[in-house]
Amino acid sequence: MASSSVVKEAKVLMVGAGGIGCELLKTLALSGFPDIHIIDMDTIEVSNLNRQFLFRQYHVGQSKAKVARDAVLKFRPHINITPYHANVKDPEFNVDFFKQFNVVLNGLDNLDARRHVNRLCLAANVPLVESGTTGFLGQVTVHVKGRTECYECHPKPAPKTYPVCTITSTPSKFVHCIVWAKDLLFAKLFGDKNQDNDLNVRSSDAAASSENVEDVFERRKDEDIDQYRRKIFDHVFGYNIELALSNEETWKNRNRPKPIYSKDVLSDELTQQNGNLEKNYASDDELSVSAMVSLGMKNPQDIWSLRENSKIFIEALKLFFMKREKEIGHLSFDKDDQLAVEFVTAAANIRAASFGIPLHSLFEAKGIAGNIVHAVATTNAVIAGLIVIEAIKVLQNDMENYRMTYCLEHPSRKMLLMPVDPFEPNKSCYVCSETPLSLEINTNRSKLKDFVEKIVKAKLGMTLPLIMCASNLLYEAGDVEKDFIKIYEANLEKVLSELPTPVTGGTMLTVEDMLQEFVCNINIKHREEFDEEKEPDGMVLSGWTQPVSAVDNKDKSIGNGASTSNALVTAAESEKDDEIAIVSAVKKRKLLDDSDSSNAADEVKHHKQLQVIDDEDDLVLLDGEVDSFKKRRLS
Ligand SMILES: Nc1ncnc2c1ncn2[C@@H]1O[C@H](COP(=O)(O)OP(=O)(O)OP(=O)(O)O)[C@@H](O)[C@H]1O
Ligand SMILES: [Zn+2]
Repeated sequence: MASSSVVKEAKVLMVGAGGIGCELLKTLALSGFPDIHIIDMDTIEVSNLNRQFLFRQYHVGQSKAKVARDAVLKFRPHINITPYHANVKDPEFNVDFFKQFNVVLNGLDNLDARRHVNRLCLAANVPLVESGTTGFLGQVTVHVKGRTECYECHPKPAPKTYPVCTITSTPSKFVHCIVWAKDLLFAKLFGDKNQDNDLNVRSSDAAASSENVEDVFERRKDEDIDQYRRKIFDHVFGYNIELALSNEETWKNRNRPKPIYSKDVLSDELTQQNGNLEKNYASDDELSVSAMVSLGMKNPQDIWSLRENSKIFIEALKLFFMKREKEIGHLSFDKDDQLAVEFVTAAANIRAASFGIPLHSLFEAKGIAGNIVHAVATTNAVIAGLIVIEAIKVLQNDMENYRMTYCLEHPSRKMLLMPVDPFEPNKSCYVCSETPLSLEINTNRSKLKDFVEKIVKAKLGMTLPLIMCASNLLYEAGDVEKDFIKIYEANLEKVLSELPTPVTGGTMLTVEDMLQEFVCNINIKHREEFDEEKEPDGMVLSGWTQPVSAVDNKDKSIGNGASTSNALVTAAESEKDDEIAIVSAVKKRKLLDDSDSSNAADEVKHHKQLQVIDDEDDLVLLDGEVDSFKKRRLS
């Protein structure tokens, strides 16, 4: 069928009306699509206006889906646009809802929602065109049930993590200093005091080893703030570095860091009363308290000297105690918290100076700490165009010509847009095939509650799960009748083996999400012991391909990605990380194809190894072997 006729008859669903979504809605409308439904749960923020061009300042606070509709109707008044200001995970968007569309187009920013839409599209048998961008990078992929891989056929790489020792003892890049300042120092000073925090710091003098040693980070009741902040400064930038230097082995092949004491960088007088607190008293808004303001420093793009960083550090510390004392003890780093960003920038820079690493501006530091890759409007526009091209092919059933397209930052073989043939479904994908998963668990000890939280919800991404053992219902989430709740609650507290039907090794559990119409079987294997460090969940799921991280890391709480300890990295941001990795996976896939491994399990193994090889910060993109990329045509 000609493209114009399929377009004229199409009814499409767009999920997400953000950066990609605005471009997509405009392109769909201008391409003649007559019936478009849009779901977006957000309202417009000022920070969206630079690229989400359907929105204006006076729309701030209003529904994205509704405003986007109104804006497009102004230049295409005769088309139907139906907005839903709602979460795509809401039960109203069930399989029947999805079935009314010819194609679904995603412009989302998080893994969770993408997985959900993937499952609904599979259940409703509606093709999905999936997309994502990160700065100059982007990709569009096509997912058609039974024909191409689904969104979950291959593991999504986890955000980057760093080995703990690099962060605590031997930083070599600025990002290591940021992670230290944010996840260790900031957390230690202002976050939960009881958390495990390996600050390369014995909290007090090495000599003092009794249990009641005083915690240097704790401010004593009568302790003068000037004394306290000087003590912290000297402890983390001076004493701890001296301590690290005393381990000669570490520095054999590395540059030795330089201890920095407050007296070296700040005069006494400065330490005692730098800054003009008055300037900060004018405002009651906690998030506007700023060390830069009190020190009269204005430009966030300036790279401050060591002395300036030291002044900011000392001033920010004081401001936290003078202006935001109530929050101390339960703060977590937030990239929109000015004072927190100032503190982290200064601390990271002082540490960088100590280790001979180039210093960075607050603007740059904020980007790194908040894991921000600045969005590029043009990338979104290019990606939106590609989505529409693929959508039209899908509507025409032109399978031979489906392409996944990667938008690259640097040309490869003079190409910035890299088309790749779609892959076949992964035969052992637990989402689009019926392959069971297997779970090693101590059936005498493990609780059903942990199983639901750690496996069913966290790993399998089910929102409203229901768990059956043969014909016995063991668990059901959501609106359950009162009497049932009691039974389930009782079950939750019982060990697996005490459930109505004993769950032991060899039992097959069926986990089902009614909303997603997604069923998966889990084969239970009893195991006595688990390695607490490597298997902290106390259960191991296999068959499910877990996100692969570039660097093997014992301590998951350290990282610039969506680390567990770290609420600040939103799903959206961590997801962006994963898109970068998807682009670099083009190369990996090529290698996979070269090896011509037909066995899916092998392929996953292979995939993992390759992920590990590529552990540089910089992306390795396609590098000129395009021709050798064997095409795997769809049959
Ligand atoms: N579960 C969901 N249901 C509905 N809409 C969603 C869901 N998850 C994400 N979205 C929407 O997807 C869009 C993604 O757009 P985009 O990546 O441009 O993010 P943004 O929030 O607009 O901007 P930024 O995150 O860069 O500040 C957002 O408008 C967001 O509301
Ligand atoms: Zn799949």
